[in-house]
Amino acid sequence: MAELVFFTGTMDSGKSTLALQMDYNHRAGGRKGLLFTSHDRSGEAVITSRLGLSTPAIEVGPESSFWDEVVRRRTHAKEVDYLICDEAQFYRAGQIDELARVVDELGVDVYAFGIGTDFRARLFEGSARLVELADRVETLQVPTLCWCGRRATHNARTVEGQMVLTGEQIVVADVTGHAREEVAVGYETLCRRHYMAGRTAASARVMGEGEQLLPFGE
Ligand SMILES: Nc1ncnc2c1ncn2[C@@H]1O[C@H](COP(=O)(O)OP(=O)(O)O)[C@@H](O)[C@H]1O
Ligand SMILES: Cc1cn([C@H]2C[C@H](O)[C@@H](COP(=O)(O)O)O2)c(=O)[nH]c1=O
Repeated sequence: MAELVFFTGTMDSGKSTLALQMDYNHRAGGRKGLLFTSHDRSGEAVITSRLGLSTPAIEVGPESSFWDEVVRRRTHAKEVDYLICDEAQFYRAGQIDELARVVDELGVDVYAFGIGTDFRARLFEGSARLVELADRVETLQVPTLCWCGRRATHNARTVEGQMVLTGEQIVVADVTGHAREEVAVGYETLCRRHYMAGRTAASARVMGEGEQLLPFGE
């Protein structure tokens, strides 16, 4: 039975790596798949992992149709057994509906990968629809850490190291290395309490040691 699975986690939690591993394993098993992405950090029409892997993919725009793409290929006698859909948070709700239809009516497995919430801690349109429709939602297993050592759960946007809450929802940029580089616009993964307090690694550095580290169990 084909399924729609949403793999989610913070930025830098290994989603694109897992996407490319899934593709590799399914291909090695003799299955035929299509890879999709949208606004990858490295440019258009490619899935890149920070571990150094990179594979061409079909760029998804607001008008892209997964249904048409799969039907067109099948009409030309091309097999399509599964879809790998990276950066799925950027897809439109209607495109996620199409992915569900591809699973249910064409028997194609769909593996979608993306962050859940934006820098304001609001669900992205694509992620919200995936949570509503997926057969399974799986959280990436290797946690990213907040500067305090807790599991990071939120994606903060930073400007010169300081957290910001205004701006466009989509701004393609990277996590700031070891949370020590204060590049102009970047992202930093934080635990909820430091996200809610707006406290990034850079802002914590200017505070006293005792104030920075909250005791465990607090
Ligand atoms: N130099 C490295 N050595 C070991 N692991 C690394 C290295 N660089 C990145 N990683 C791993 O890759 C993960 C990021 O993978 P990636 O697929 O790019 O994340 P995502 O797509 O979720 O943003 C990091 O959480 C880390 O586990
Ligand atoms: C939180 C947040 C992120 N983005 C962008 C930044 C990156 O280009 C991608 C996430 O990529 P990753 O592979 O998961 O690291 O999303 C954004 O545009 N808006 C946001 O609020």
